[in-house]
Amino acid sequence: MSESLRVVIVGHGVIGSTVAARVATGEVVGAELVAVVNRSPVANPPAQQLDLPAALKGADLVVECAGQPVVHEIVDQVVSAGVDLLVTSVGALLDPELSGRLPQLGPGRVLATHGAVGGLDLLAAASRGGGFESVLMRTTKQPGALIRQWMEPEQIELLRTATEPVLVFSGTPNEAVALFPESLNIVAGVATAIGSVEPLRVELYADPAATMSTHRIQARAQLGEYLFEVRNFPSRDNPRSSAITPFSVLHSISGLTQHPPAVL
Ligand SMILES: NC(=O)C1=CN([C@@H]2O[C@H](COP(=O)(O)OP(=O)(O)OC[C@H]3O[C@@H](n4cnc5c(N)ncnc54)[C@H](O)[C@@H]3O)[C@@H](O)[C@H]2O)C=CC1
Ligand SMILES: O=C([O-])CC(=O)C(=O)O
Repeated sequence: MSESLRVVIVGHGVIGSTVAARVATGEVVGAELVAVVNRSPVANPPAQQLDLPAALKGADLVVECAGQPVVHEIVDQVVSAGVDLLVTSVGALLDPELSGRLPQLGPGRVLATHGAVGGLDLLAAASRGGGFESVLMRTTKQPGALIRQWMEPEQIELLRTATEPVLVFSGTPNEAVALFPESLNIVAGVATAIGSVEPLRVELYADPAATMSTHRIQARAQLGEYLFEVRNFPSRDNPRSSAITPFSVLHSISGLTQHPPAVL
């Protein structure tokens, strides 16, 4: 690896453009932006816009900010080139085909950002110390951010006209990330931290009064009980995503430099 971490951002949308701009201006000590990769041309990119094969030649780290399907598209190409892949669309890592292959992939590493939630360090520690009896993750967002094409017209109408909180989904982590690929990647972050999908159940609520996106993680472990409630403002440009997310990705990049944050 060269002295500074050479970063390529894949996906120059709401999250990727903020991450790219801030890495380009040197905000992450020890990291430099060498290229952006995007499906369509980027006006005034903060570094050269390349296709992925060209970008990989000068990269130490690829940061995916493009959606779950793109993780599947690029993961083999990136890690087989010896480049690490930091995933924002973490839900892709729960896909049965990919999750089964993850331990064999390399020599580059597949890493996940904590994204719009926190507390994963403590959950990972509790997982080492005996594991979990149960983990319930309850997310609440604005109804408009949760409408999906696969929904029945009646469900869409219910979301459009709701006057009080509505339970939109209750189920397993795998179902959650497949049905809400742009809203519940955080579930995969929690599953990765606790090392299993088994104890984890997910509930998703639409609340017309919600001005913030709430993620509540309630875990009962052998070593203790943990309750984290995160209340994020939604991104102005994409109300599905929390505005904190690009800054979480920047924090994750920072942890991979030779000048990582002091709290481990
Ligand atoms: N882990 C977490 O907490 C969170 C994760 N996310 C994930 O981040 C993803 C990105 O979110 P946004 O930036 O808000 O979406 P966005 O729609 O604004 O940006 C996506 C960008 O990816 C580009 N893109 C699509 N396919 C591509 C391809 N094959 N190659 C290169 N570029 C491609 C698009 O042109 C677009 O510029 C979401 O889809 C979601 O999966 C979002 C919020 C929180
Ligand atoms: O930003 C959030 O609140 C969570 C999110 O969209 C995701 O995990 O995909």
